[in-house]
Amino acid sequence: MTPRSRKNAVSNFNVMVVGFSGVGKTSFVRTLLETLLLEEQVEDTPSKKRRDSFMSENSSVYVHEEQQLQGPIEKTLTPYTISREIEVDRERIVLTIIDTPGFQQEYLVDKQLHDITKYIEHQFDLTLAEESKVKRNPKAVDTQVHCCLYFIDPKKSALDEFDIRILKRLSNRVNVIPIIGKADHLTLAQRNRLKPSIIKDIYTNYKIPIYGMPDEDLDEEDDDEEEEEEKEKTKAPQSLDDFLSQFDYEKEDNDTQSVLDYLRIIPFTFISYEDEPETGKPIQLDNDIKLGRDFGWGSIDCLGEKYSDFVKLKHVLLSTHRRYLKLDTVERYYEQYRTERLMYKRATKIGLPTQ
Ligand SMILES: Nc1nc2c(ncn2[C@@H]2O[C@H](COP(=O)(O)OP(=O)(O)OP(=O)(O)O)[C@@H](O)[C@H]2O)c(=O)[nH]1
Repeated sequence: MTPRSRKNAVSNFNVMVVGFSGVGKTSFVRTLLETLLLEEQVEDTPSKKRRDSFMSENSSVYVHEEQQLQGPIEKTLTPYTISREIEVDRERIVLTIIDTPGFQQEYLVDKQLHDITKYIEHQFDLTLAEESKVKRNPKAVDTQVHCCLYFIDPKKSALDEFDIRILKRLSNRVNVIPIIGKADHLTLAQRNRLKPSIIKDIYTNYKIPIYGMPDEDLDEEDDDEEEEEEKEKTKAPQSLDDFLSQFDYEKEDNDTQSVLDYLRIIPFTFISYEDEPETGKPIQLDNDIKLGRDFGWGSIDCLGEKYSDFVKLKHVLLSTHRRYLKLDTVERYYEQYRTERLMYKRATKIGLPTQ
């Protein structure tokens, strides 16, 4: 690659939002796009809006223009993607967000989940097809879903059986990061109870391999089984806090520190801004607070770190963890899918029963 082409290289970063209906997914997409727009205005850089129609190959997914996300918020009935070209850490990225219809009736959860995983797998199939071409397209776009934000309803006091089922299924195909939507519904005490309860279910009770969760098997590959069992009994941390307490943060390298920072925050809380009904523009509290929410008895800055983890989440997604999320997608999820496909093909060829 010449220095010139590297300079002009644009990489893709694709984030999906999933969760029950009404937990604030579309509002999150709007908030994220609005903060990117505000940043552009501060930096006084020319608009880098760019629509990217790569997802349209999947006919059931629409490609939205940004204007389509303005106006009164409506229920998402069909999945759509929206893309914007941004610059992060001097790198140009096409950020694509895939918004999905919320889960509704419980009996439909499995059907909707099936559609979402099929969509993710379809992107792997596109990569597989590209890789098996004799002459690969150097301009092929990376459509894989690098991260899935799973929105949890703040009214629940813990994950329910559906959340657990969804998280397990999704974590088998994509990097999942849990988010508590509409966090203004929680008092500080409720938030401080809900976060550890969700982590306890994910880490201790159900061992769901969401993004960043420690993989205890990796270090013990060479040990024989008995030794491994013995070690696990004595060593496996009982909680994520126990796991984190094994590290001396100051002595760790930057990569480890950023994983530890991430593990200490999850699940991220999020509060979306509201539009002024009269103007249709975001509620602005003063010159510094551009994305607010007004309750009548008071108002809050939706980006304020006192109320919400949005700023940290945005930094994790677009800056500190983007590279790891992309690497994990290829090395962990795509490779696993590819192996499964090859095994399936081989099994069908020699007539073995497939599942
Ligand atoms: N109080 C509060 N309300 C919110 C927040 N985010 C969204 N809402 C409101 O909740 C309702 C649903 O928000 P959406 O963003 O459409 O939720 P969704 O998860 O995309 O819903 P579906 O499209 O049905 O999947 C809207 O009336 C929003 O204004 C929030 O952070 N706090």
